[in-house]
Amino acid sequence: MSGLAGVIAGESAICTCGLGNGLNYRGYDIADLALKCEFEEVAYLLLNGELPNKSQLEGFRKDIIAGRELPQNVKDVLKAIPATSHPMDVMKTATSALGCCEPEADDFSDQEEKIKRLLGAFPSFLVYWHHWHKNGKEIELASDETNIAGYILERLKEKTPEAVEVKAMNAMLTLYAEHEFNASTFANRITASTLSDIYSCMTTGIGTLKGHLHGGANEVAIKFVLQFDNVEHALKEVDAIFARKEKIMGFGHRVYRNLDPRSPIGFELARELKELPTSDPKLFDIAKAVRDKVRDDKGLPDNIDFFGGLIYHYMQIERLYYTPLFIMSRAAGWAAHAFEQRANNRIIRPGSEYTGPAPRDFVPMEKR
Ligand SMILES: CC(=O)SCCNC(=O)CCNC(=O)[C@H](O)C(C)(C)COP(=O)(O)OP(=O)(O)OC[C@H]1O[C@@H](n2cnc3c(N)ncnc32)[C@H](O)[C@@H]1OP(=O)(O)O
Ligand SMILES: O=C([O-])CC(=O)C(=O)O
Repeated sequence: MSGLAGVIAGESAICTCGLGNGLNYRGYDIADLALKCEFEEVAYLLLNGELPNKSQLEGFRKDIIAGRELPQNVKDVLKAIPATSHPMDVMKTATSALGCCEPEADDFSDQEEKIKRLLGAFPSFLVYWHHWHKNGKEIELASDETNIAGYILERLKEKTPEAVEVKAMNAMLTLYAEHEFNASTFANRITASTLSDIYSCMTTGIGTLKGHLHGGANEVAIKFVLQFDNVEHALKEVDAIFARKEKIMGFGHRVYRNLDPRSPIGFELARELKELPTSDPKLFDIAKAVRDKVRDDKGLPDNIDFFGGLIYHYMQIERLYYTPLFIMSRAAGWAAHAFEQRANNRIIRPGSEYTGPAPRDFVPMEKR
């Protein structure tokens, strides 16, 4: 089956794309989680199977905050990585470096501690590297912001974020946190199935997420929207792209053929953010017109990455940081899957259908 489409590759109790309104984490509808919870509650749910009560959430949050500070060795690695590096490569390398400094126990007895450490450290990797290379200064990693959403925005931009931005960031972290056997989660799960360590699971996930057919679609989608100064121009280009039989990033999905249930939530968040004084509302109109045209002409729904890109643009976040933000969220899903795999493990090793040459005689060097 090409691309393993339609293949059931294993069992999981974490998430389903297809029940209820279309996307549930541990049985809870994504719309409730995205708009009524902090991301920390959702990460706890994914990792532990139940929503936290107040004291469980406070303990979880405290541990994540404690994970923000980085070892000097990791800071040195971040300083040494060139300013021109792709931020996804920065995240992958910093994750590896942290794994060298603070390896996971061989028996995985500290796996819960390690993922809380990583949820705290991922935003720090990006803000530390960003400020060192872009602003020539060493940023303080401590902050009064108590949740991950506020922390990312405040440390990156060094100003108190607007409430609407924190709301949207929280929701985006939740919308991106988990998605069953998507490519990066499945890759991370394969790594877990070899009994490798959690940092290796994470770097596997990061490398797989980077591609434009997966997490990297959001940075291409916004680049597409930004090139137009009016709706007519954008719609003409959509026709031209279809005539060339090319794809528009941020559309289509392996599982959702009619609607990505995350998209209407992202659409409403973008609508709210376009009211910020720094936002260009015309971009929202262009994105909406493109969405409608692609859906009407091709029957292709927008996926979360289409309006996701616009949301981060309205927050004035650099385009190449959108997929690193995805890591900060999906890490919770990756870890939940790695732990689930470890709890009932058999190495993942499918077969392949051989299409190569039939057995033949070896040809010695002098006869080739
Ligand atoms: C968080 C996420 O990772 S969400 C996904 C983010 N990725 C993107 O937005 C990249 C753009 N989209 C795509 O490339 C694909 O839709 C994928 C990778 C998401 C899914 O791939 P598949 O399930 O293999 O779908 P497939 O490529 O077979 O598409 C089915 C048909 O729709 C077309 N199609 C799919 N996506 C698009 C698109 N974005 N633009 C134009 N046409 C598309 C395909 O060309 C194909 O047409 P055909 O039947 O005439 O050949
Ligand atoms: O499920 C997929 O194939 C891609 C996706 O939407 C995700 O990982 O969030």
